[in-house]
Amino acid sequence: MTLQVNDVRVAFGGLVALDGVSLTAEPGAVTALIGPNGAGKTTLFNVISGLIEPESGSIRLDDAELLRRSARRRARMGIVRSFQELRLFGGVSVQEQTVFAAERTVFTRSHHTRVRATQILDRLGLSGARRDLAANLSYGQQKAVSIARMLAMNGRAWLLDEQAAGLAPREYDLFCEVVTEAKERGLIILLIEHNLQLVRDLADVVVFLDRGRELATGTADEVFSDEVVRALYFGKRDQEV
Ligand SMILES: Nc1ncnc2c1ncn2[C@@H]1O[C@H](COP(=O)(O)OP(=O)(O)OP(=O)(O)O)[C@@H](O)[C@H]1O
Repeated sequence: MTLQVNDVRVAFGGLVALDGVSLTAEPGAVTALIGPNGAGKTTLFNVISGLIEPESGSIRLDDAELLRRSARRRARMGIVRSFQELRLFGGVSVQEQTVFAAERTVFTRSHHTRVRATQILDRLGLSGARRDLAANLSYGQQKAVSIARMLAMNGRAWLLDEQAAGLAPREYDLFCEVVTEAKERGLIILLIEHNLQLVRDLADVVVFLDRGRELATGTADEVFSDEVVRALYFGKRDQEV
């Protein structure tokens, strides 16, 4: 099972946000998308998850073409994502929204779903906050709820949009552990990250985007030492990572 993005083009009026982007994300691997602001990273997640239809190209999960299927249908096929702005239900308890996430995807309403939600919340250190409303949690806890919802949806591919940003050290370590566990279970993991240390620690493959184009793909070492990437992304700072 692979996720294949092939020659995807998206334009917003005159602005070409994705200009023929292709990439392959393998199961059991973390693929990191990096690039300057406005490179098209979130737009690519929106295309994969079904919030934007591209002008051309294809997105395949194994043999299935995802384009022209609804976002909900894609979620049921196993594409689950987080949002930079999280999009939790602020007025719903942590436990309930984890259960809802499972029910929305797998359409079961069972004791098993509740037990599974409890296990997931334990894993994410949220058991003490089970009955709290998401709106009352700390930022780091809200991010953990967003991951809990993704785990509950039991997907095959995760799209993580800057999930590690703003986490305290313990929350950050837990995030890395949960992503590594998901990778070991054979999930496809795509993540957008500006934290290049995290990219170095977690990513098996790094894809560098700039102004809608894929300019480099390889290991973190390969991409971070690429001359074009250094010139466009690290600039004169010559940042060491
Ligand atoms: N709905 C939209 N309408 C018009 N322009 C858009 C829309 N969404 C994104 N863009 C533009 O498309 C380009 C790519 O944006 P995108 O959010 O995908 O970049 P990004 O790489 O995710 O950036 P960041 O790292 O800042 O999140 C930007 O120039 C952005 O302003």
